Amino acid sequence: IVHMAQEIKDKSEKDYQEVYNAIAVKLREEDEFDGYIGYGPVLTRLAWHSSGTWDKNNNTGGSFGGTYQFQKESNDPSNKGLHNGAEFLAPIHKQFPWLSHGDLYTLGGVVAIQELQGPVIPWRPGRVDLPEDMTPDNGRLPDAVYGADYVRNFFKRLDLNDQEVVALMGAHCLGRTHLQNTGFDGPWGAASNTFTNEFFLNLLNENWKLEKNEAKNMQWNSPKGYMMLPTDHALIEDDKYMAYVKLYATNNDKFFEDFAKAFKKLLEGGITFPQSTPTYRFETLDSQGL
Ligand code: HEM
Ligand SMILES: CCN(CC)c1nc(N)c2ccccc2n1
Repeated sequence: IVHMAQEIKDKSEKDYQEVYNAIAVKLREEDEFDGYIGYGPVLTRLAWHSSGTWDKNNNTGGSFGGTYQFQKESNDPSNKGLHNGAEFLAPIHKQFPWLSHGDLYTLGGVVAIQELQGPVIPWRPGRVDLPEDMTPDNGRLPDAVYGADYVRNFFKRLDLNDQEVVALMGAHCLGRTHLQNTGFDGPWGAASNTFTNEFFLNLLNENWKLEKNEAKNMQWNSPKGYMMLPTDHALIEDDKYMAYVKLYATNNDKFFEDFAKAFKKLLEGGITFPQSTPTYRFETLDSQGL
């Protein structure tokens, strides 16, 4: 299967910046969601989950077709809680009906990262909605209970290497786990809605203890109230991953640079873009003085 992005001839950078700004203003205004964490983290996870169904071996799934809009995908147990992100974006789709669902879900993640003071994520439009029968089966997203070998093997399907995997996992600086969504809990106290390299600093500096949580799942907890999923902790159990954890803990610019590249690659997996498709680097609200 080839997913050729369509050339959007009648929309300019200004049109897409207008969509960016509509999402960003709504994000700024609706700050009370999830105990004042806001919608940034769940929008980031929605962009990742709508892209993370891709299988490079047969080019099925991925962000192109916007199939998260169909219940077969949105009801995947792996997607519990993400309806909050989809409901947040629904009015944006009404306001800009010319934007495909695939472009909407991925753009939501770009706005979230940039408005939470993360790096600029270059983004290309042209995803085309596919019919419901093209929705990938459930079970393509990763479980949190396994170790480094599982993580490495899982991300091979998405064509992502060790460095890209560690950079991407840095997005766990945002938001939190919710017991009723995934059976994991925490961090306790202030979850974060600012994009930083804190995840890597915590991995290296905290005193981790493996404990069974209230849902009978094992997770790593620290006396300061932080937590790590088993797949998070795996990054300091494996020498190759550990090297990148140390790099990103000590070099925030490098983390931002590598995250931006890897997140773009994740959001574009399986898509062939025409040479004429522009790459947009959006301005944040702050940089526009808005
Ligand atoms: C081995 C790979 C991964 C596993 C097993 C995993 C697992 C999880 C789990 C269990 C949660 C808690 C969800 C909830 O309870 O509401 C979560 C949240 C989150 N994940 Fe991941 N994740 C992975 C990779 C990623 C990647 C690659 C990104 C983005 C680049 C990402 C971004 C997020 C964000 C932003 C949240 C917070 C969502 C919120 O606060 O509602 N994760 N992840
Ligand atoms: C870096 C500590 N935080 C946020 C304050 C954190 N840590 C995590 N390990 C984590 C894992 C999945 C989802 C969100 C997460 N958030």
